[in-house]
Amino acid sequence: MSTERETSTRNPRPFPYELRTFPVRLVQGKVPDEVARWSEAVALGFYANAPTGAELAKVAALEQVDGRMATGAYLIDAATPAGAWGPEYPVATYAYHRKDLNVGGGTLLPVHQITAVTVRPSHRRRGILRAMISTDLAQAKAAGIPMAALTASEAVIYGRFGFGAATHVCQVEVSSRGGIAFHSPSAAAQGTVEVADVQVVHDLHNEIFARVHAATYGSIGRHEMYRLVASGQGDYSSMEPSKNIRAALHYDAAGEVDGYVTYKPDEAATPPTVKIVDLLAAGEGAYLALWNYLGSLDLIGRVTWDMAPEVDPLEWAMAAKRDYKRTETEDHLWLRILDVPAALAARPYRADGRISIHVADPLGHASGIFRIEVVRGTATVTRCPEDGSVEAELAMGVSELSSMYLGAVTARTLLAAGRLREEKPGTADRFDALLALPVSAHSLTNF
Ligand SMILES: CC(=O)SCCNC(=O)CCNC(=O)[C@H](O)C(C)(C)COP(=O)(O)OP(=O)(O)OC[C@H]1O[C@@H](n2cnc3c(N)ncnc32)[C@H](O)[C@@H]1OP(=O)(O)O
Repeated sequence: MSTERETSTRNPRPFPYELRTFPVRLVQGKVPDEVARWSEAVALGFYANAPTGAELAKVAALEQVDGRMATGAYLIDAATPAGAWGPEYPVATYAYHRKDLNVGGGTLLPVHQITAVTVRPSHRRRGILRAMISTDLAQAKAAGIPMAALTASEAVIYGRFGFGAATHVCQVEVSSRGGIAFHSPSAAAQGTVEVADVQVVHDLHNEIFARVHAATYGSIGRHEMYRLVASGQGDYSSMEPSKNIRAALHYDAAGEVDGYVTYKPDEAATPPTVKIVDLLAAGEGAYLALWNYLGSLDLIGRVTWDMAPEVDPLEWAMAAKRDYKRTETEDHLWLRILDVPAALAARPYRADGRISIHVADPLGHASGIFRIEVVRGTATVTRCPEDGSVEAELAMGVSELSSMYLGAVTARTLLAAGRLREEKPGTADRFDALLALPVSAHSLTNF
């Protein structure tokens, strides 16, 4: 059980690596060699094309705006065989930038976003990831950041470092031949939708995302590259604009753009299908109106999206509910509380109450007994002495607390799963009553 988890014993084999951290940026208009080699190592790890020359300079300039910091693990005192990448190439990569997370009640919590984690196949399982993430989380904690986040390539890697799955996204297929019939046609026809150049989406992206982010529980900040990805102007492996992405904008009653969808044909699919690249709806009515537009695409029988929320108003707006098919639900945002009092005090509560919890953290940052007292929806969270004077009523790991933070799972479910322990009967339900919010968290950001 995770509350009994211990820091694993480090492999006694020598660790012939040095971790070096540097900003991703241009120096006198050029990409520094260490950034170029680091990017090539990232591309190796993700089986992607490595951007070079002007493309790499564009990526670095965008990441400079994000304040992205890169870490590489470099071989020290070890020769590399002739012909192989030399020690100036990192054998492992890691990066972070800092944005914020919408934790409800209009609060945006600073968050440390981890990405670009790769370890060269020939250096795997020697503790490099453990060294990089332990060092980095300790530095983020020391810098006063209360929460770390990532999106995981595999679900088995990050729990041991205190991360827990905190939001999910769904892949959906919506049958659209003949249009989507809505229970309330007027609800799906608010404002107007019109076709636009994708460049307009590129230019408006940050403004519209800021509105969506501020209004969406569970939303995490987007990095600068996103406006290019959303508008088909480039991504990490190519800055070549895509020719087959189309855009439609939603205008509110005052004629202001308050949402957009970008989409492209999925050429291999039958029936003829378009795939949503990005959909942001900031204004009331924009979401259904954009789906109404997608449903009206002639010659198209299906629309797919791989970032749909778990609770999707579209499913309930459609007259033929079964024309909305959820084909996959996957964990998306993984959170890792670094500072329990700061994180728990930041989010809103709908019920008042008091509870004491014990949190176990394999890396120590969130360990302890904490008393949570909620009065009129605001929590005061106090670290308690661990001298036996305060008895915790519920014991859990930081991974479990991080999964409950935005409501991805309840304490009752984790109790049934053997992942938390009631020291006092009925406390799991009391904790759930305290944490419950009427909305489901959803993040529209891949990073
Ligand atoms: C946030 C992101 O960027 S997600 C993308 C992650 N990157 C990838 O998936 C790219 C391909 N994979 C890799 O590069 C590597 O295999 C990594 C990064 C996943 C792991 O790196 P390594 O240096 O081999 O991990 P390390 O040796 O530090 O292992 C740390 C622990 O995680 C475990 N672990 C690491 N990878 C895996 C895995 N894929 N499955 C199960 N356990 C794993 C190890 O067993 C070890 O456990 P322990 O310390 O509790 O005994």
